Amino acid sequence: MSAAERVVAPDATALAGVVADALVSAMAAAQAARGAAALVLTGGGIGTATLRALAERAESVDWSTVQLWWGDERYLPTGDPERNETGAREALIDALPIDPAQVHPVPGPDASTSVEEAAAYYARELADAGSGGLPVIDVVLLGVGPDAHIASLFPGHPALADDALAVPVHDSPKPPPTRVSLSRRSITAAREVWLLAAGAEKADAVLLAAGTEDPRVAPAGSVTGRERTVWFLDSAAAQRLPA
Ligand SMILES: O=C(O)[C@H](O)[C@@H](O)[C@H](O)[C@H](O)COP(=O)(O)O
Repeated sequence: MSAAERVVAPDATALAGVVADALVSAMAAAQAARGAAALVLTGGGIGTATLRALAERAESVDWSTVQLWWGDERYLPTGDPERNETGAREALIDALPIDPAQVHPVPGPDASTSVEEAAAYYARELADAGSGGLPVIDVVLLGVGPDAHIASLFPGHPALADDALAVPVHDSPKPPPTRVSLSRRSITAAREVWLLAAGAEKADAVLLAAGTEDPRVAPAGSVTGRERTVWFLDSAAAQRLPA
């Protein structure tokens, strides 16, 4: 449990650069402390812009000991343009000197028989790479939706009650309807949780999440990192927060 910090950048482009700079430092700090770094990626607009900004700084990172995971995935075949993996590969991973074994996509319908099986596989992979049954993650990046969702954990959705490390999600209000998501249990096991929001259309969600820890109301307000929780906002997304 950690009290949330707030970083506000003037606009989305500046925000992506600020988060990318912070990621370069956080990965170096994790590598200095424990010889490795594990980063959980997010889909979405500001999440993908951040990965592009990180690609511009790729030479500042030692990728040989970085593990890349996803906070959620749309249950679509490998290579589908709507998959978060596809966006992350185009924005960042394809340009990196990284061993494919260090990149951990969520299986799609081409690599699993059901979304339940895909989630169970991902949960096992996270546990196997973790310690004491919980994943070892240095930073989880989470884009925040206009309804204060994070990953594929939506307000009031039954998947919120599933305690597995990765959970199947049906009937997502954001298309596509079938997804796999890290659970709150996995997310809150991370050393640092970073929530990203840009644009005026996120201002209500940011205000809502700042005022409640109830995951049924605002999943984004209900997650904290063990050591650090940071809200990275642009000024439009932060506009309704008290100064
Ligand atoms: O699969 C997805 O769509 C995401 O992982 C989702 O959780 C996203 O990060 C938020 O909806 C914010 O997305 P935007 O930044 O595009 O609004």
